Amino acid sequence: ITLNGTRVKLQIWDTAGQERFHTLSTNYFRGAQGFVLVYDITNLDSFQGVTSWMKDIHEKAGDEVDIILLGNKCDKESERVVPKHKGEKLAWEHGIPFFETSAKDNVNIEDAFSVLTKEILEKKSWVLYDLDVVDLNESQRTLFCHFQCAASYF
Ligand SMILES: Nc1nc2c(ncn2[C@@H]2O[C@H](COP(=O)(O)OP(=O)(O)OP(=O)(O)O)[C@@H](O)[C@H]2O)c(=O)[nH]1
Repeated sequence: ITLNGTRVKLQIWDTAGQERFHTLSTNYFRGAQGFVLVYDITNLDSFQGVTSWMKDIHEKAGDEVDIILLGNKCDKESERVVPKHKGEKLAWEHGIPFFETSAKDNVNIEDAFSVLTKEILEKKSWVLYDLDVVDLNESQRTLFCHFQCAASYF
């Protein structure tokens, strides 16, 4: 995606149904910088599962990762069982951004990924600003310059 003129490549791992049995391998969490937690506004169970997933993410990936909460299938208003304000409240309690989305109608999908990416880059740039550049090896220095460049756009 392009953020303020800077191209950012996202590597996105989607789960393949294992989440239904709560058997996600720790590989899904290890090294991940951001999480997109999605519930279905027509499915109460999926909403009620969010808190437990939030806990899992923090336990397995740490407290520093960025998370966004999405209430998907907002095109199915007539089948809605989770009011929008409940999603907003849950996200507010966890201090994370929230969007209602429709993957079907492409509502808020780009905005959601842009916000998550922006948060990840902002955090990265602050961490790297704290480092002494002189102590970095070549690839770390390249990464530092990349994020410095990205940060200057924000
Ligand atoms: N109406 C509507 N249907 C959707 C939307 N997003 C996904 N679906 C449908 O919901 C069903 C499940 O979608 P998936 O993307 O497979 O959901 P998932 O949770 O990733 O499922 P797994 O891959 O098994 O983990 C499919 O029939 C999709 O077409 C949406 O925004 N609106």
